[in-house]
Amino acid sequence: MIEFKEVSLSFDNNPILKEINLTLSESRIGIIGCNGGGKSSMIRLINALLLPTSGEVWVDDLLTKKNKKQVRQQVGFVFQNPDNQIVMPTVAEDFAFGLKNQGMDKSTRFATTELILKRYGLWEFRDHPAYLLSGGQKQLLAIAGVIAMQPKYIIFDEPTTLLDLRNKRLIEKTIQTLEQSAIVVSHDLQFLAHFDRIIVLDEGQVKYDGKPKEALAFYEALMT
Ligand SMILES: Nc1ncnc2c1ncn2[C@@H]1O[C@H](COP(=O)(O)OP(=O)(O)OP(=O)(O)O)[C@@H](O)[C@H]1O
Repeated sequence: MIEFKEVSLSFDNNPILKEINLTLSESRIGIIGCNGGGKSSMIRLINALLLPTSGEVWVDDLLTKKNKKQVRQQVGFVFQNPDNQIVMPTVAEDFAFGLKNQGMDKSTRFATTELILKRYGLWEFRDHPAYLLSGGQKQLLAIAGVIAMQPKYIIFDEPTTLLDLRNKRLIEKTIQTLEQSAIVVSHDLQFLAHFDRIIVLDEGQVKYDGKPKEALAFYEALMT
């Protein structure tokens, strides 16, 4: 369970999030809202990429400001821009980087790399420089790498914006069938329509929090 307790966040005294109180326990939670409304900032608080200016963020019994490392083991993060996530020269090395850090032995690592890169259509590119992949392929690589590390929660920041329709469907299906709880920032109303809960964030505040049908109608009205 993830909890926001009276969480506020400011950059240079500029309030971005204002006294957010949330308990997140559903399996699929979508976050939607206007550009600049604070969505990316909010999800970055969950894996301690950002810390609150005031208030507390908890991941189970871990307080983010005191347990950054453990929190990041529990919470995987897929960035909007996959270039932020490429750390190794080749596709296979980049994929296996997190597994190596987790201490997985070489033969299991090789087997896992083959299995998952094949699943995502990336196996034929295993020895290619990761930075030369297309935007969509980089996004697939980033998502595959985080999923392979099996964190308890996975946060996705607009995961399908760079993808063509086939890959978009692949990623949407992957997110829908994850064992882990997923929190997804997206502007794709159709995708979020199947989620358990939608939070509408605007001007740093939760403006609606509920089932997709009502939340998405609220969001559409907010945008007109
Ligand atoms: N590191 C930072 N320093 C200063 N201001 C920041 C920083 N990060 C975000 N902001 C500001 O915080 C506000 C909220 O940004 P955020 O990225 O959280 O919004 P968002 O809802 O995810 O937007 P979008 O839908 O456009 O991605 C914006 O005005 C942004 O300029």
